Amino acid sequence: MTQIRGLGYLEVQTTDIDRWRELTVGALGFAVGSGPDPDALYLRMDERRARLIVVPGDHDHVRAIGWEVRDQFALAAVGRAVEASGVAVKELSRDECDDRGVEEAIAFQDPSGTPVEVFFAPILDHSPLITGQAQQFVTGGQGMGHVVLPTTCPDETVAFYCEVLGFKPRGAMRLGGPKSPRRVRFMGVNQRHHSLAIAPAPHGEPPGLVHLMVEVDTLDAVGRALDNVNRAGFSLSSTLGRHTNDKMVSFYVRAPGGWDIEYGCEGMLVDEASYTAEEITADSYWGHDWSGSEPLAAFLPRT
Ligand SMILES: Cc1ccc(O)c(O)c1CC[C@@H]1C(=O)CC[C@]2(C)C(=O)CC[C@@H]12
Ligand SMILES: [Fe+2]
Repeated sequence: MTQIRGLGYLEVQTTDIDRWRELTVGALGFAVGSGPDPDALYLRMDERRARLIVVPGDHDHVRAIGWEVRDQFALAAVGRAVEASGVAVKELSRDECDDRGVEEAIAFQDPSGTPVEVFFAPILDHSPLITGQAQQFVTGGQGMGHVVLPTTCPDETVAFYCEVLGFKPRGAMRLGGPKSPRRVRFMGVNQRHHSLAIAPAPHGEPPGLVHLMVEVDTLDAVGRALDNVNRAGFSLSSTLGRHTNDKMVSFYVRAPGGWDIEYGCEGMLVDEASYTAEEITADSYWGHDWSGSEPLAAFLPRT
């Protein structure tokens, strides 16, 4: 039933595209890609034309979270399943597909109101990929990385991703102590431990995102990126640490707009044949000190 193969792309809107460029290209070593909008920032991580698309606008929010399927037949099947669940589905226009660098895509909202897209056939860019730390991003069969989404209706949202879109639960962590019923729930669609997590939050929008995680191939690249973000004056939301569920060593940096980019390495590969869902009782074996974090926009009182 799992038609979705991985996180394909993320498109965000920002009021401060120059600072986004300093963070992503200058500090984290994304490569500059290409696309039709001369004002947008297209960021490459691999042979795709763009994985992260940053568009200038009058407020900061997530415009699209793009999930990839194998082909046009899988896309049609996902569209039918979403419609059968009672959610309206729209086909993206030629221009919208061109902006994202894909052959075809559909768009709909998840129960939390997050703008979701499903696509097939990313357009490739075969020119050499020159990244800032000479690092390689870990993508391929594991997709672009993972996103954590804030929600005021976690049960409904988790059910939608698992029962309609075919995500697999990959464990949980309680928020607010061992007796609390509130949980962050992790879900996967490939060997990456989680491609998606759903976090209960006071409200969902804007900006509509808790964090985006991208993975690189060496600890040295993570360390150099950490030096760069500190040198460039970005706010560290969490120090370096190793997670207990996906074993990733990562830090979190605050992007302009009120969400974080998690930048890590050494994520584990899940063997779906033997995996069973776990409940972790600490987010990390060591590190990940969140005490210096600026509050997440999704967790602030609505003004
Ligand atoms: C616990 C965990 C495991 C693997 C991850 O990739 C990962 O991001 C997390 C942390 C999830 C979560 C978060 O992103 C926002 C701030 C949260 C809610 C905390 O305060 C602890 C767990 C954190
Ligand atoms: Fe994460």
